[in-house]
Amino acid sequence: MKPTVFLDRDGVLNVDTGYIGQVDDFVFIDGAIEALQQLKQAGWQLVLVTNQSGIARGYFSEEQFLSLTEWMDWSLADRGVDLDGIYYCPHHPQGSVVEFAIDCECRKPKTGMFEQAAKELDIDLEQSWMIGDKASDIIAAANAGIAHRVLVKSDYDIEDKQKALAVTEVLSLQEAAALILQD
Ligand SMILES: O=P(O)(O)OC[C@@H](O)[C@H]1O[C@@H](OP(=O)(O)O)[C@@H](O)[C@@H](O)[C@@H]1O
Ligand SMILES: [Mg+2]
Ligand SMILES: [Zn+2]
Repeated sequence: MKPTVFLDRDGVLNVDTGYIGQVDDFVFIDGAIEALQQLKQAGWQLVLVTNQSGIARGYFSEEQFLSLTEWMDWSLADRGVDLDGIYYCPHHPQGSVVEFAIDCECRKPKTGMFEQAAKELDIDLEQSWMIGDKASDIIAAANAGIAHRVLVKSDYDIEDKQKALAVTEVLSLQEAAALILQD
């Protein structure tokens, strides 16, 4: 079983300006790619888990999301970062696109994406880390049995009780990677 670093996308890898569905709006956060390079070089498996309710809300299509994802994946691979898995939730219970307007099991804080990844990629969840910027990231990881949970500071409101589920709060993915590498 492999220990893994689970990564949230918006607000951790790229600037979260809200429901990003195209390449023109996708901006990598300074230092994020370098942080992934360090983790990869140290042998960590990297898996992205992202809520993309913009699909259910009709802000962008699943095809648009997939083409942005392909671009992102190649941009990272070009810099020596091969992601080992990308999992996304296109759903939202109040979505306007009927096909995706469901109360699913994969939207964080639910654990569906983590469980699917664990099964498909033979992941040791207890030895794994989650890096996210919302309470839902940290709650999902806690419920999935991921021992190490790091909150990246953002403008989102997070209650103290939820913050307490994280081992620590950092300012960036770079800081989170440093923490993981010194563990
Ligand atoms: O951070 P990850 O999981 O990678 O992706 C989050 C995004 O899908 C979007 O999630 C939305 O939340 P709701 O899905 O509307 O609750 C909003 O916060 C958007 O600003 C944000 O871009
Ligand atoms: Mg996020
Ligand atoms: Zn879902």
